[in-house]
Amino acid sequence: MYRTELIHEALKARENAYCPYSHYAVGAALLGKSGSVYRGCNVENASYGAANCAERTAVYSAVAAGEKKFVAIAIVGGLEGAQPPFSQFAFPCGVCRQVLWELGGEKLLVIVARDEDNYQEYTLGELLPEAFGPEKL
Ligand SMILES: O=c1ccn([C@H]2C[C@H](O)[C@@H](CO)O2)c(=O)[nH]1
Ligand SMILES: [Zn+2]
Repeated sequence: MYRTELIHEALKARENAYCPYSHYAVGAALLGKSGSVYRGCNVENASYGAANCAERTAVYSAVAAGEKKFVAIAIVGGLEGAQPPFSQFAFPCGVCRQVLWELGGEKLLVIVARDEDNYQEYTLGELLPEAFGPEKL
């Protein structure tokens, strides 16, 4: 079941989160059409607004590697030091939903997980209705 494997990758990615300001660690694993998986974690900054979310880190890593079509993303989040199962499902923020839309579109599968066995799934179309995307330009 690729969902479980993708959540596992997101949990590994979360271990690298750099979050000394919020102490909230997020991990993401993005499955590309090629079959490759790209990990991302949140990367904060002393200039707080320069922080990057885990989901966007994964997207930018994928694009940098040449991947231009996304199939699914798994996301996990919890306080730094906490272990799964986390207390909440980590839904992507609005900016990340928009960025995922660009190369994922409405069919992108978004898996939010508390651990490998406890997850919910949505399409990006459900999480970002009436999105503004490349086809509008
Ligand atoms: O979907 C989300 C929401 C928040 N964060 C990060 C940004 C920041 O580093 C910390 C607290 O907002 O969590 C993510 O990585 N993904
Ligand atoms: Zn975000």
